[in-house]
This record gives sequence, structure tokens and C-alpha cells, in this order.
Amino acid sequence: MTALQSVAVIGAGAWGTALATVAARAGRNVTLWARNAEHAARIASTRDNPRLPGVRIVPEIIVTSDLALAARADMLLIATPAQHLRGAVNMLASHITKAVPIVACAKGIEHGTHKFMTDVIAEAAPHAQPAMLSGPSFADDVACGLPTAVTLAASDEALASSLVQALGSPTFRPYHSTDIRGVEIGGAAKNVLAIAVGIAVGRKLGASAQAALTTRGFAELTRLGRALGARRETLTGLSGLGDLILTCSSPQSRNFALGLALGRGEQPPAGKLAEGEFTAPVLIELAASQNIELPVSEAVASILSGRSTIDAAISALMTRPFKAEE
Ligand SMILES: NC(=O)C1=CN([C@@H]2O[C@H](COP(=O)(O)OP(=O)(O)OC[C@H]3O[C@@H](n4cnc5c(N)ncnc54)[C@H](OP(=O)(O)O)[C@@H]3O)[C@@H](O)[C@H]2O)C=CC1
Ligand SMILES: O=C(CO)COP(=O)(O)O
Repeated sequence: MTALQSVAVIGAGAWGTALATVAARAGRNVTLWARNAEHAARIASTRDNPRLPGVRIVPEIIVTSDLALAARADMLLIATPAQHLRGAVNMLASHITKAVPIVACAKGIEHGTHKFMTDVIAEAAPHAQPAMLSGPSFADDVACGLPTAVTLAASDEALASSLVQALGSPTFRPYHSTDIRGVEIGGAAKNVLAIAVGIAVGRKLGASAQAALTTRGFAELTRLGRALGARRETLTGLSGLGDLILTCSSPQSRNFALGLALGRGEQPPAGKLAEGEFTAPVLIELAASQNIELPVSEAVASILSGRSTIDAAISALMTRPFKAEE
């Protein structure tokens, strides 16, 4: 029996809905919070969320827009877009009086501050115990109960283990870690790199280019991660290499799909959140502040901002001075 019996998920998008399903499957009492009262009422009555169509939300999950009710849970999962995580935690903070675990489930880095998600939680809710969940996990797969493994990190190992016990089930297997920063870097960087690989695939550059970009992308992720104190085993683990492989190989990924459309010269899919678009400029700024070169991510940022064409960016990457592989 876990001490963390009740779980509230803040943000009723695709990922929040999938995570609510995970927690219910693990035997927790679950509340799914949507910011819009009408939206919450519609999900509660139809047991379906248009942001994750086709997934039945079991009746045991309470769907609400009452934040005070959600904040009473033993642990909170924040599944808003990364740039909205601070706003959501700010609202929650006034309802939090004890050291409740708050698990960031968004993948990104905050604009302006260059802060990772758990740093934002620590600032916005100083009483809370920040944690981070990340890894190769498409919301659809997870909600359907397909086998998934992720990393769940907290600075206190006992807390990380308790969170794993609370959410784990025979179809959802979290591994615990204390390397929060390593987990956060993997989740943020892989979205930017998936856009790059999507562009290459959309441009029909071939399977060899896809493998090369994914690998050199991993070198970037590792370089930045090591500079920021991440552990090697985290970067090569589920939340690093694992999520990079998933996202750089499947059009099911919205980041990959964005790149695919750009590479083909088509309109990007409308209304789909691709976090890499928001992470790219801040990832570059963060790397520059550490004197780290991220040529693939820089190419993505310059294509997205219109500073470079796709063809010029590809040519620039391929004509960089030859160097040792590292
Ligand atoms: N989808 C996936 O497979 C996975 C996603 N993630 C990560 O999860 C995060 C969310 O993605 P996802 O669920 O897919 O995105 P969606 O676009 O499906 O949903 C985002 C949700 O966040 C809500 N929201 C937006 N701003 C706020 C706010 N200020 N306060 C509260 N709620 C807010 C939106 O509400 P409204 O409906 O009212 O607009 C919406 O329900 C991203 O960082 C993503 O990288 C991680 C792993 C897997
Ligand atoms: O993070 C994800 C899978 O691990 C979801 O990827 P996308 O946001 O690119 O769809």
C-alpha cells in the first residue's frame, strides 16, 4: 500500500488524460483538472477527451475545474505545456500547505529564465517536493495500456521510489532516479532534434541521413547534459536516448510531424503542440551561455525563426570543418 493514495493531474490535454488513466490503473484515486469548466463538464459526462480521442476515461476518475479539490491530492502531476507550467503551479501554490510532491510531466525549458521544469516548481511552490517524469511515451500508447517505460526522478531517492510505486503497473514501468537535471535535459532537447530529423525525412534525404542526424543530435544532447551536470547513464537511458529514438523515428510524434511538414514544404499540422518549436530558441541560448555548440539544434532554431532556409541549413551542417567524433 502506497502512502501516495490520491493523485491529481493538472492539465487535461492528451498527456494529462493518459497519465490520469495510468494512475487509475495503478489503483490510485484520481482527479483530472481542466482549466475550463465547460471542458471539464463535457469530459466528465462523455468520458471522452477530444484532445485524446478514442480513449475512454473510466468513471472512477473525477474530472473537475475546481483547483482546490485537485490540490488536496497526495501527489500532483503537471501536464500543461512547458511554457504554462509556472502559471499552473502559481495557481496551485495558494492551495498547498504541506510538502506535497509535484511531478513535472511537461518537456521543455522556460523562455526568458532558461529554467527547467522542476526549478520553476521550486520557485512557484516552495513547499512542494519537485520531481520529473519523462521518457519514450506517446499519450495514445500509454492510455491504451501498451507497455511503456519511463524515468521518474526526484532529488530524494526514497521519494522517487514512492512516486514509482504510486504510478507503476504491469503496463507502465517507471524507473526511479535522482538525476532530475539529466531527465529534464533529455526531454527538452529531443523535441528540437526530432524536428530536425522530421525535416530531413520530409526532404527525402534518406535513411542514412536520418540515422546520422539522430546520432549527432544525441551527441549534442550529451554535450549539453554533461556540461549541466547530468549523469551519463541518464542521458543514455529512457528519458535521453530512449525518447530521442522514439521521437526521431515516428510521425506519431508531433515534433517529428512538424519537421516532416516543413521538409515537404507543407503547412504544419494545425492545433498540435510541438514543444520543440518553443524549446529551440531557449535551448540555443542556454547552450551559448555554457559555450556549448549545438549545430543541429541551431539549424532547427534558425529554420523556425526564418533566419535560414532548409537547404541552406542542411548545406551549412554538411560543410562544417571536419573534426574528431565526440
Ligand atoms: N502527448 C504526449 O504524447 C506527451 C506529451 N508530453 C508533454 O506534456 C505536455 C503537454 O502536452 P499534451 O498534453 O500532449 O498537450 P495538449 O495540447 O494535448 O494539451 C495541453 C493541455 O494543457 C492545458 N493548458 C494549457 N495552458 C494551461 C494553463 N495555463 N493551465 C492549465 N492548463 C493549461 C490545455 O488546456 P485547454 O484544453 O483548455 O487548452 C490542454 O488541455 C508537453 O510538455 C508535452 O511535451 C510528454 C509526454 C508525452
Ligand atoms: O514526448 C513524447 C513522447 O515521449 C511525445 O512526443 P511529441 O510531443 O513529439 O508528440
